[in-house]
Amino acid sequence: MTEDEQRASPDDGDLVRGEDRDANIPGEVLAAIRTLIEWTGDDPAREGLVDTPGRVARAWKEYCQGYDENPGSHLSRVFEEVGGYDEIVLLRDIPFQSHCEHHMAPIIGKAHIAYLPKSHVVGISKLARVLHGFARRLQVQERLTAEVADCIWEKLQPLGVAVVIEATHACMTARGVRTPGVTMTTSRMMGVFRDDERSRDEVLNLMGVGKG
Ligand SMILES: Nc1nc2c(ncn2[C@@H]2O[C@H](COP(=O)(O)OP(=O)(O)OP(=O)(O)O)[C@@H](O)[C@H]2O)c(=O)[nH]1
Repeated sequence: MTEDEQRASPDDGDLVRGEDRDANIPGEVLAAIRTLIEWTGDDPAREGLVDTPGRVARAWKEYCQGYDENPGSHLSRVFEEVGGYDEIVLLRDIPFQSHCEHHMAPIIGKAHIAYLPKSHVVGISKLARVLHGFARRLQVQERLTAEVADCIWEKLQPLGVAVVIEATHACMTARGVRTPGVTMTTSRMMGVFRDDERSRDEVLNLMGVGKG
C-alpha cells in the first residue's frame, strides 16, 4: 500500500476526522448542539468539545433508531408446529433503555412480556425486538407499555397479552426531585389476563413481579 493509500484507508479509525464523520449530519443539528454547549456555560470551540456536536448527534440517532422501523414487522414470521403447546409464553427481565419525552433523559429498566398463544407462536427474540423498536424513541413509560402490548395483541391475535415494565427515570434520579432508587412499574393486561383473575395471577407469578 502506498503512503497515500494508507492515509485514505477507512480502516484506520484514528485518522478519521470528526468533520468527515459528521458529513451526513445536517448543519443545523450540529449548530443546535453547539448552542446548547455554549448556553450551559462552556466553549464549544475548545479542543475537547470541538467534535462533541457530531458525537451527540450520532448518539441521538442511535437512541432514537426506533423511528426508522415498524416494530410490528418483527412479528410477521410465526410458527404453527409447536406440539400442541397452549400455555403461557413469557420472556422475562428483558433489559432496555429509552428516553423520556419530557427531559430527554434516560429511562433504564426491564420488561416482562407474556402471551397465551391461540394457534401459533413467534420466535422469542422478536418480543425483545418489538420492545426495543418502541423504546428507542422519546417515550413515557405508560405509552411504551401500551404500545408493546397492543402490537403483540394485534399482530399475533393471541388469547392474552401481559406486559409489565419496571424502570428508573434519570429525570427523577439525576435532576429535579433527585430521588434515587425509585422504580416505576406499569402494566397492560389484555384478553384472558385482563378478564380472568387466575390467569392474571399465574402470569404475574411467573414474571416474579414485585419479588426481590
Ligand atoms: N407518568 C410519567 N411521567 C414521567 C415519565 N417520564 C418523566 N415523567 C415526569 O414528567 C413530569 C414532567 O413534569 P413538569 O412539571 O412538566 O417538568 P419539570 O418541571 O421538569 O418537573 P420535575 O421533574 O418535577 O422537576 C415529571 O414529573 C417527570 O417525573 C413517564 O414515563 N411517565
